[in-house]
Amino acid sequence: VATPVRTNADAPAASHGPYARLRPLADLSARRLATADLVAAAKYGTGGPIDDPAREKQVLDTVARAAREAGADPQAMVRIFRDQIEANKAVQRELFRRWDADPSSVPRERPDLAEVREEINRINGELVRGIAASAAARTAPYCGGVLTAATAHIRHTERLDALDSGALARALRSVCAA
Ligand SMILES: O=C(O)C(=O)C[C@]1(C(=O)O)C=C[C@@H](O)C=C1
Repeated sequence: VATPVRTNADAPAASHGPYARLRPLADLSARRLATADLVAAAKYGTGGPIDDPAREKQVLDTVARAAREAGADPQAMVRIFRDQIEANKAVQRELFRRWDADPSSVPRERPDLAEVREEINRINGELVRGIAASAAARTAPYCGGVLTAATAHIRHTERLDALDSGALARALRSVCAA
């Protein structure tokens, strides 16, 4: 008698397991990080600073409020988003440096910063939900290992370069609670 093939669909636990809980946080962080190229291109040559403390406060206030509404820890939420912002700025700074050094590499199109921020807002909302839904996985001892595996997978499938790989690790630094 043939043994039926087991697929993930047969295993209800799979959709709630640690990898399934943590992988979206890495995916969303990579998506958020990809906006850094657009933000940098929107600002470069305009005199607009990479650091925008008012916008950062708005982002952090919004995610703290959303955390409270979702019954999640607002402090942990803010900590994770501070890292997301730091990672974004690290990419922007490096791109500015490269564009200063080689003006022929400056993007020809200047994206609309307000539109890029709308995209960032959407990702922030998804990230808040993912973070709120992953409290158990984030506080478990296996969190770091699982997150590293998820990150390695993304690095490979998305062919992230050294800049983006390093920034992704930076973005995820506080995801696993001590
Ligand atoms: O919105 C911007 O201006 C960004 O550069 C993005 C971002 C963020 O990661 O959310 C990063 C740095 C700024 O200080 C504010 C916000």
